[in-house]
Amino acid sequence: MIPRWPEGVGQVILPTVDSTSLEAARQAPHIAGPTWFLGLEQTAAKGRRGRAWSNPAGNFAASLVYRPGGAIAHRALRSFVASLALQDALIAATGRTEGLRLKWPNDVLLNGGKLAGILLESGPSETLIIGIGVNLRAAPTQAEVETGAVAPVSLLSETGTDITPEAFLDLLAPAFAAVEAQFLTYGFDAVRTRWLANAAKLGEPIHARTVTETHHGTFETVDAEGQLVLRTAAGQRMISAGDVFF
Ligand SMILES: O=C(O)CCCC[C@@H]1SC[C@@H]2NC(=O)N[C@@H]21
Repeated sequence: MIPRWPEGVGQVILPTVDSTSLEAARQAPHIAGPTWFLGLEQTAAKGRRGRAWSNPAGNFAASLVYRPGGAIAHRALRSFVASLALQDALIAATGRTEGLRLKWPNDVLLNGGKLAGILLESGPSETLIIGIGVNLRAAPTQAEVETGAVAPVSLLSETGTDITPEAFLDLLAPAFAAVEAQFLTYGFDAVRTRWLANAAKLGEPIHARTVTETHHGTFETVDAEGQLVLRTAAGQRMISAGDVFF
């Protein structure tokens, strides 16, 4: 049996906030246990790699802050935990599995477009902050995203499902707790296997961009450390941090 993780996860709903992840970091020293901060409006939402995150009204924006304990290297693996939890919550919201794919390291795609992004950060007092944005109602325009990036889509436009951020959190919070419990009980291998079964472009050619270089090759797998394994003309290359382009 999968243990519950843990009893009494907190929820704070903020009508407006600069960024739920910034608020989570401010509150981190005071939290008693895992706490979700849901922002109905964000005025300075952050994306990965220093980018801004566009947050149209009605979209989901929340950050989970908690103390995961364990090895530092295991913290980054929570992006896979969060991706699977998002997938489960989206299936629960729509009643359908079709079209959902997971893009390394931590995006959720729907019908080939970017539906959700995850921002993992270390917070104060040994906390981990997992910021999650889902285009529930509206997708940002292509002009608002990085050149070459996957086009954004919304859940409403792709599926007709209209769900409020509050209702989506009621699906996501228990979904995260369940996948986190699996991770803690069975380790990364179980999470990794399920993630790979739902991965976008596995076995296909991709471009992986790190801070300094872009590598082209075939997306072979994700290894036990969560690194992208790319088969390039120069041999196998492991990428621990970066962005993937198709
Ligand atoms: O670049 C990405 O794909 C990650 C985007 C993460 C956005 C979310 S919205 C809730 C949380 N608060 C933020 O300021 N960012 C994250």
